[in-house]
Amino acid sequence: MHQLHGRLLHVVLRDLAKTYGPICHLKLGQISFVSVTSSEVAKEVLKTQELRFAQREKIKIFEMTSFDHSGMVFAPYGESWRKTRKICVMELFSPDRIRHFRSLREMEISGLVESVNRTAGLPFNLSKMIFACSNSIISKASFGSQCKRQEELLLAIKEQLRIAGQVSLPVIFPSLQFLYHLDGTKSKMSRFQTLYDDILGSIIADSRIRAKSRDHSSSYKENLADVLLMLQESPETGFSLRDNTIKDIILEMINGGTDTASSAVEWALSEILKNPDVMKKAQTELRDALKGKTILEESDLEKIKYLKLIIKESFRLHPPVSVFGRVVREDCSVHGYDIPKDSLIAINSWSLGRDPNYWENPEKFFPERFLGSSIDLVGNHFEFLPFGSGRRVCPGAGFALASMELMLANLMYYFDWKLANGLSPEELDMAELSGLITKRLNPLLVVATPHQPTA
Ligand code: HEM
Repeated sequence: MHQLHGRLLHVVLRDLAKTYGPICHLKLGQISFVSVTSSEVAKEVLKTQELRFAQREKIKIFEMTSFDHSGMVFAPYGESWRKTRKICVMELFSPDRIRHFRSLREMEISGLVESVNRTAGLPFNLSKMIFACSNSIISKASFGSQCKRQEELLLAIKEQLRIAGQVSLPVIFPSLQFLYHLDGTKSKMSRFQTLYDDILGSIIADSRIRAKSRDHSSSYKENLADVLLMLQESPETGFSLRDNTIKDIILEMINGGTDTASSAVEWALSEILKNPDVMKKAQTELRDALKGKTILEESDLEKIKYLKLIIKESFRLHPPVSVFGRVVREDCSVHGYDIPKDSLIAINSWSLGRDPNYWENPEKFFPERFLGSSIDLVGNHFEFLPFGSGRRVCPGAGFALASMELMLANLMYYFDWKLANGLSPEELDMAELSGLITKRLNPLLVVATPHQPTA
């Protein structure tokens, strides 16, 4: 426990693995905790014995604001999880739905370009702008633009994510839950739940009014809230979608998509700024291929290859979810070690991506390493797991990647970049902030110079 104090979990677990091996059992307070740091053990957990590990740990801080204890992220593996996941995969994350949100992404990202233009060559906080743009895309896809208190909602969600990422006493001693009452966490979460209830309640009410005013034969599916309300009315849905279930699902989508997607863009830009040759190559490819275009559209990116390699390489060094957790559903044995039921299994995606056993010169940012490689982003290679793997793999990967590519392409195409305050690329710090999502500790402060597209 003392080793965790003030240190990053993924680094502590990687260091322990150097002494104790790729599977390591720790007793963290009352929790049986198993750390996994090799691709062979990860494959056994996520593929060979997948069903035994297809459950996620419940996080008390999220349970406190749940309306129905429904949803997908923390649902036990079973029928209810399967049905909710099927709805989300079909209605929010299918290739068709991802295409449907194309104009939303293009609009929000052109707003980002305008904001950068307005900085007029002065230093500014790029991290803040990326977070605002990314969060706007995910919240508008979830419930449209009718939310008047969006800022308040996102602040509460960010604070909740921050608290949920802390390894505090009641986390490792579940019998000490009363500490949440004493330190004010419980009352803070109650306030957040009231806020979520007000905001999501009025989003659902508005969406219902808009649905009533439309022709009944039309299937209007502008955003996730519209879709869920339509399914609520449909006899074919096959399970009960109460308003509270809908609130839980929407909240989970915003939780899952807030911070993850934006920190992925932030890390990729940090590496681009730190590696001027990579920036030059990315800009040359974009500017040559899209010669003279004044408005970038998503379809333009089909021919762009190098940016995709940059994205993969950035996920290798900086997976936003550095460590993801599963819970074992029955006593079993992995890699020759007995693991008791209910143990928490932590897969260290960060250390896998930097392991010299799998990667040559692992600390070097070298996008070309993925050229011609079959290694994908969705968990078929167990040394590279930015979105997890198997039945519980991140369903939002396609959605996040579409925004990420378009955002990076726009920023590289329209602007030349340097670090603020005369900092050289080598001086840019890459320190990480500990939490559920691994973000930059310090914001990216930059100066942008507009580049005129020439035909
Ligand atoms: C760069 C962006 C993202 C990263 C790196 C990321 C990463 C992850 C990881 C590592 C997991 C655990 C997978 C496993 O256990 O195998 C996960 C699960 C999940 N993610 Fe993402 N995610 C991202 C974006 C999103 C977005 C945009 C959404 C929703 C809009 C989302 C929704 C979810 C949900 C609902 C789950 C739980 C799935 C389940 O348990 O069935 N994620 N994500």
